Formats: sequence, structure tokens, C-alpha cells
Amino acid sequence: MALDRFDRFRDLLIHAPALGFWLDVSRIRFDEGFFERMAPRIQDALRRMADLEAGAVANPDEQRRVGHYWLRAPALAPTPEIRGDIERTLARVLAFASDIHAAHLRPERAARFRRLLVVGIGGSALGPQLAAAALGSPADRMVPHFFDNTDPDGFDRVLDAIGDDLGATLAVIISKSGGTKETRNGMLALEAAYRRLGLTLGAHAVAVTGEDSALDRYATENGFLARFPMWDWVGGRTSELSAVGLLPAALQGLDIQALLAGAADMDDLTRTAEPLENPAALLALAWYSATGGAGRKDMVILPYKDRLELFSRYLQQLVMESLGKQHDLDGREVWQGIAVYGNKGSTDQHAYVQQLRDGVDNFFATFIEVLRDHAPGRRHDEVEPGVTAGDYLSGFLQGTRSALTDRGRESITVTIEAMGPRALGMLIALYERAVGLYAWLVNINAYHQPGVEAGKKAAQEVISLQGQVLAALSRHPGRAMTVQEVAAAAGADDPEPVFWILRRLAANPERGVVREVPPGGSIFDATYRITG
Ligand SMILES: O=P(O)(O)OC[C@H]1O[C@](O)(CO)[C@@H](O)[C@@H]1O
Repeated sequence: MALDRFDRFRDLLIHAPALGFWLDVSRIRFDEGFFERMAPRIQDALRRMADLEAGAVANPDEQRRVGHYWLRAPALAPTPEIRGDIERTLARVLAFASDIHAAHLRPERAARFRRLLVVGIGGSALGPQLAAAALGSPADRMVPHFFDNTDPDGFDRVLDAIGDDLGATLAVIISKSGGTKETRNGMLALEAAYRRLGLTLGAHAVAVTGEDSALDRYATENGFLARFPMWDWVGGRTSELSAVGLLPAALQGLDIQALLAGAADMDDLTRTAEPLENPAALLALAWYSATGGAGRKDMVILPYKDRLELFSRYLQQLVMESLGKQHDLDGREVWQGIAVYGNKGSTDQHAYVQQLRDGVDNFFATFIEVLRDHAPGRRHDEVEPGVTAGDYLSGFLQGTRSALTDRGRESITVTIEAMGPRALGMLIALYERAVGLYAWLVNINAYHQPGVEAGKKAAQEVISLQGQVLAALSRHPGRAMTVQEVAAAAGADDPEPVFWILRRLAANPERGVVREVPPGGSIFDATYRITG
């Protein structure tokens, strides 16, 4: 049994020595004849990927090219203009970062920029956050901070952490569309914070955005230090190796050339036509086998490395925004997707791994192993005679993998030699391509996200309704009104959203809405009035 298992491990293992990379899918139960059956489909997916890389329109409903692979191999770009754009932008990113580091570009009052505050969300934040956490060190040129929401308390926390250094903080505002409300709100909160110090946003800010977007215009009108492009052929969730990720990383002082080189190396490896030698194809096939090609199991990401803690969050967007689709490419209703979650091992061992082993079998795990314990030259202190903390980390990984296998729970293991920019570039490129190939295996468009619009539209309606609610209360200053009365006065058919709006406004006394619950009454007997 153990020998059979080792044979299977040896047969399925992909090892790319030049990259310091291994992929093990031997703990996925591919059924009899799986690879033969899937051969035409994976070959078709690989062909479509080659067409995409050659510049075909791969996002049919938005009629867009999908070009994130060109970012690390500009010579592959389908036109000289695109190649030139990529090369010029990379040169500008490096030059801008170097000007900031050398204090050739300075803040309004401080001697130099010491911190950077990235304002963005989704694909315009997750990659930069991942790179900052995975690669940062005390030797960084600038300390990174992030606004990735429209949570005022979140803004306060970050601004409090920056403290007196705000005047030495460079704001990097990132939005492909340039119209995302969370990002706009973060930028405006930051602008107000600079203003309180008598400073202007523009003198401390740089934008990464699509040409002529609302953010692009705002940056021009407000004299931002620089503007970097975000092209329509790069999707938000695959934008880490465009200016979106490269600019913050370069400012932080990370080696962005190594990041790009790692991705380019992985791209080379994953263009291989033989699926059993192509890690992205094998990963996509493993996902297909584990989930029945129908998202029947969740992808649990367990990186045994603190620096990769955000990788599962990054993959959550990459995988779920790409694969979570109602319709396939032929318009059939398919409700596709694979749910992704995870934090890090061995920490998760003490949280949800109990369920993974003993509970519902609705997942497959992906272990991410980093062979080198820490940077060269660091001490390998013993925790027991002859045993280090790193030995335990490795032991826990193998132990959990075996414990899952013993219970028939499937797993994949991705192994890299050492953590660093090159390895991160490889991991990003690996998953980008695996997601694209998987999408074609199940015949969906990985490159659009029609579903996210519904929530944005509904949020805008709530904001309008709030305006009507406040106007209705203001027309009757001091008068106490029930939710139903407010709803009627606001012209709202449904009192429930009005209830939600009033409940929140009343919890924020500065907003001037007072709630009174009559003695013995319930929250639904409450009245609301406006003060001041
Ligand atoms: O970069 P933008 O345009 O601000 O978008 C941020 C994120 O919002 C989304 O469009 C989803 O709402 C993501 O696809 C994207 O990464």
C-alpha cells in the first residue's frame, strides 16, 4: 500500500529544478481513465490559452483581450504599442520609486516620503497586500499601509498607526475603473486628513487607473505627482504584475524584476502541452477531479508559512470571481464556482482542521510548503535536542496531510524552495493560468464578473433612500415618526430598508436622528425624529 502510494507519488510529481518548484497531486483520487477522458478538453483549453496569449479576444461579452501574461514577457504582446506601453510603464515605475527613495520627489513639508498608503479594493488591493506581507522586511524603503474598504473606523485605525508621519506618507490610489466607491471614499478620507494638517492630497499622491477614468481626471485636476496606466486588457484580479502591484512593491523596496522573472519562468513551464508535465494544467485537472467539475468541493488553502497568510485571500478573489458564474459560454445555466478559504498552517490545525479530518467531506486541501525555513544566516535554534521549530512546521504539514489521507480526504501539495519575490511571482502565475484553464474545462468565461454589479447598484439605491429618509424627517423637524410613517413620507414602498437606515443613523448620534422606544414597547414601536 505504502509502496503503491510512493509509486503514484513518483509518477505524478512535477519537479522543476530550475524554478525550485514541485507539484504533487498524488493525493487526489483521479478515477480510472480520467486523464484519457479529459485529454481532448485539456488540449482544447491549452489551445485557447495559446490563442489568448497571442491576443485573441478571450473575454467574449466584453470583447476584450486578456493580456496579463504579456506583463512579464512584453515581447509576446500582440502589438508593438502594447509592448511599448508595458516596457515604458515598468521603466516609469522603477524611475518613480527611485525618485521617491532618493527624495528627488518630496512631500510638501517633510524631508522625504517614508510610508506609503495604498488605497484600493479587490484586485486593486489584494495583490499589493499579499506582496507586502509575503516579501516585506524591516529593511524596506517605505512602510506600507492599506485602505481597502469604506469603513471609517478602518480609516481611523490606519491613520492612527501612521500618526505624525502622515505628512511623509505617499498615497497610492489604485482603481482600474476609477469609479469604485470604496476607493473614492478612502481617497476622500485621506484628502481630508491631509487637509487637517494644511497639506494637499495631490502633492502626496499618485494614481494607477484607466485612461480618462474619474480617478484619472481627479488626479490631473488635483496635481497628483504621477499617473500610471491600467489597461483594459488586464483584469483587476490578474493585475498584480501591472503597475497595480509593481508600483507599491517597488516603493516598498521589493525586487519587482525578480517578481516578474518568477512569473515569466512559471509561464514558460506552464505552456507545456503535456498536461502531466504542466503544473497549471495538472492543477486544473486536479480541481476538476476533486470537484466533479461542478464546484462540489471547496478549495482549502493551507500555506505553511506565515508570509503566505494572505495567499488564500488573494486566491479567493482570483478563483471565485473568475469561476463563480451563472451561465456558461453557450448561455446555459450552470451555477459554477469553487469556494476558497484558508489561513495558514500549522495555525489552522488548532482551528478548523478538526472538521477537515472528522467532519463533512466537502473540500480538498492545498498544502503550500516552503522548504527553506528562513533567510540564510538566521539561527536554527533547537526546541528539543536536534529538533528545530521549522522541523515541527514541516512535521505538522506532513502529519496533517497523512491524517487527511487516512480519512480519504483529498489534497494537493505545492512546494517551493524558498520564499522570495521570484517564488511569489511563480505562485501568482501558476494560479492565474490554472484558473484560466479550469474555466475552459467547464466552459465558462473566467474574465468577467457580471454578478458583482447587482450589489453595487443596490447599495447606491440604499444611499438614495437614505437621502429621502433624512429629507422626510427634516420636513417635520422634531416630530416623532414610526418607521412606517417615515417610509410613507419618503415615498418608500418597503419599510424594511427604512428600518435598517434609521437603526444605523440612530446609533451614530452625530447624524442627528434620535430614536425613542415607548415604555414596554418593542423596537418596532419606536419613533424617530431629527434634531438640530
Ligand atoms: O480596480 P477597481 O476598478 O476599483 O475595481 C476593484 C475591484 O472591483 C471589482 O470590479 C468587483 O467589484 C473587482 O473585479 C475589482 O478587482
